[in-house]
Amino acid sequence: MNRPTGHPAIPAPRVGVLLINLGTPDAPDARSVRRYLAQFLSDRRVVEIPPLIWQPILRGAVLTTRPRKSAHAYGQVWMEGGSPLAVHTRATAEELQRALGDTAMVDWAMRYGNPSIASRLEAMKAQGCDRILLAALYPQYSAATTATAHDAAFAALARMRWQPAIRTLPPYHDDPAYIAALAASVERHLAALDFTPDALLASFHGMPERTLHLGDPYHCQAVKTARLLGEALPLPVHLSFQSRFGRAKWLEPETEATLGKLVSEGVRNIAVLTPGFSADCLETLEEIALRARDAFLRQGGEKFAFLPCLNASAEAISLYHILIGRELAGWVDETSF
Ligand SMILES: C=CC1=C(C)c2cc3[nH]c(cc4nc(cc5[nH]c(cc1n2)c(C)c5CCC(=O)O)C(CCC(=O)O)=C4C)c(C)c3C=C
Ligand SMILES: [Fe+2]
Ligand SMILES: [Fe+2]
Repeated sequence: MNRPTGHPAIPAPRVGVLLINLGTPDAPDARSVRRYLAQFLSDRRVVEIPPLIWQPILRGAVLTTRPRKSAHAYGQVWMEGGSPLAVHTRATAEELQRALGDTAMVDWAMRYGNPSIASRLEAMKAQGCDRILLAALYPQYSAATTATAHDAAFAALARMRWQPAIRTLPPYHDDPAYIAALAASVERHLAALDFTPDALLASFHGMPERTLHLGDPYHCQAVKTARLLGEALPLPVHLSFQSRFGRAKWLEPETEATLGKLVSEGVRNIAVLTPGFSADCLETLEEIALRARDAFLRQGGEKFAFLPCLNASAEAISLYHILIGRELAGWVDETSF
């Protein structure tokens, strides 16, 4: 770039990328899970019931029973480095940092629990970042995930006198690079297992059906991801929604019911992937890889393969490199991408 002569060189901006995921307990015990669930389920973007009605239910029925049950489930999937969601999100940040080199500083944070979005934004600012891309790693946008992550970041910025400039990563549910990454990951895992299933099931986290009617694009974006994945692969791709919570009607078809229906239609060998999750977590490793597998086999299925999330794979890192590079245009020297 040519600068007018006689002017001092403009100091290079320090660009930061903050990868954000949902959050997870600090330990697989009831106390830690209770603390995490209390924060998560008090978010009015997540449970859209007036607090005067919801808080007594949460403090009563939910937080007295669920933490013990969920802690047991977390115990079944906990890793040496901690909760799978945190382990994979941290590894993704480290790999992406390696890929980006000096172009940008990469950090990671959780919407609920630790490390908090506020603490990492403060740390990035202290390290000189004056431009930060918030990259909430949800391919499909929802108010309960993407929007609330942004809310938390903006609440932290509201306490800063000198704010960094901010950008947010748009949803990437139909981005050709995301579909290609999913398809390549599916093919790689099936080849490693030497398995050709009769069908694939793409299981997405559910949401109350009401959110669809209120205009949340999550459902439509999930449907589009599954359709595009089906077009990219030589196998039929079915769609379902998992992790039902509470009494309201949730999006359908439900995952375990769908597995039963597929068996009744003659599907004996299935591979299940969870493309709405960027990182493996309780909902993929316990609910799908353990419980949905049992349900499929119990209902007459013969072979069930769980396909891991993109996590910190090579497919994931080249995907994020593309998506993030696009958002950093004008902030960094574009030839570095
Ligand atoms: C990927 C997108 C997600 C959407 C959409 C989502 C909506 C949503 N979730 C709940 C309630 C719970 N979710 C829980 C765990 C959980 N949820 C997501 C992602 C989405 N949630 C992830 C990545 C995780 C895993 C966290 C981990 O630690 O591994 C849980 C807690 C676990 C449990 O006790 O079962 C609850 C509760 C609602 C109500 C909701 C939509 C409004
Ligand atoms: Fe959830
Ligand atoms: Fe669950």
